[in-house]
Amino acid sequence: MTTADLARAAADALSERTGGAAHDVALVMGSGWLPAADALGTPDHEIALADLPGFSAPAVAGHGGTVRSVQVGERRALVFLGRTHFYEGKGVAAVVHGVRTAAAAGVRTVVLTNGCGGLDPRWAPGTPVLISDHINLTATSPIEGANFVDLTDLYSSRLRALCREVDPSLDEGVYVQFPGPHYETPAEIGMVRAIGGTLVGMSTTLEAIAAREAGLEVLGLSLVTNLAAGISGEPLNHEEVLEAGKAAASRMGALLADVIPR
Ligand SMILES: Nc1nc2[nH]c(I)nc2c(=O)[nH]1
Repeated sequence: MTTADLARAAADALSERTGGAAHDVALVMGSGWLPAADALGTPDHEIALADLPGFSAPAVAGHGGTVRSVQVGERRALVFLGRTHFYEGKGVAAVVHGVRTAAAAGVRTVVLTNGCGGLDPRWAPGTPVLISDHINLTATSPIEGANFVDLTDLYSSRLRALCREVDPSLDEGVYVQFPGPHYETPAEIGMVRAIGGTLVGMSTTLEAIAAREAGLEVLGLSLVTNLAAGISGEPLNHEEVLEAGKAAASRMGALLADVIPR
């Protein structure tokens, strides 16, 4: 079964479970973003991803692992709680299966959120940053074959302007995806700075490329949950990182609830 066939099968299964509802937008809620999903409203349907073709159970039990169908203003949203990370070793196709399923289900826009490290000391833990562009350091691509997809304006300037209408204080950053699961060394963060990156994470870029290949408009939103390695001089602690994300994510839920219906 090709990746497209699997996405079609998953979209058909979703349609069956949501009464054939037409969805306009998909959101992928990353680490620490689960509380933001609740701000989007009560779902009409919530389906375990493991029940859908091509998806697996969440890497960490209890951390997401479902997809919601929820009405947000005039739009109907597919909200993926959690994602498959590249570092799980399930392959790139598994990492981007959610985005491809959403595209097969007919959505035109995808919002990719993540928790990440920040290189700008002004961005305290809990600061949301719009992704203006990315640097993919995974040395791979979800695209197979001689399909030379253009990635200019990959992170829609139109959607970023819309977000800034809602919250003019939003900064922008260049997101760098490392394979992970280890964090960066201070020397690697020095390299990121030298190549123009300001956010570091372990997700998002491969999903964004697959979204563009599928013709979707992409909005990327990072939640800085820690200062990148070597900036604060403190070691990175994943639990603190998730705590900071949770505290800020409900504010981000309000932003998403304002932007999605537009
Ligand atoms: N690569 C990378 N990923 C992250 N995810 C989170 I939350 N914080 C970080 C970080 O500092 N570096």
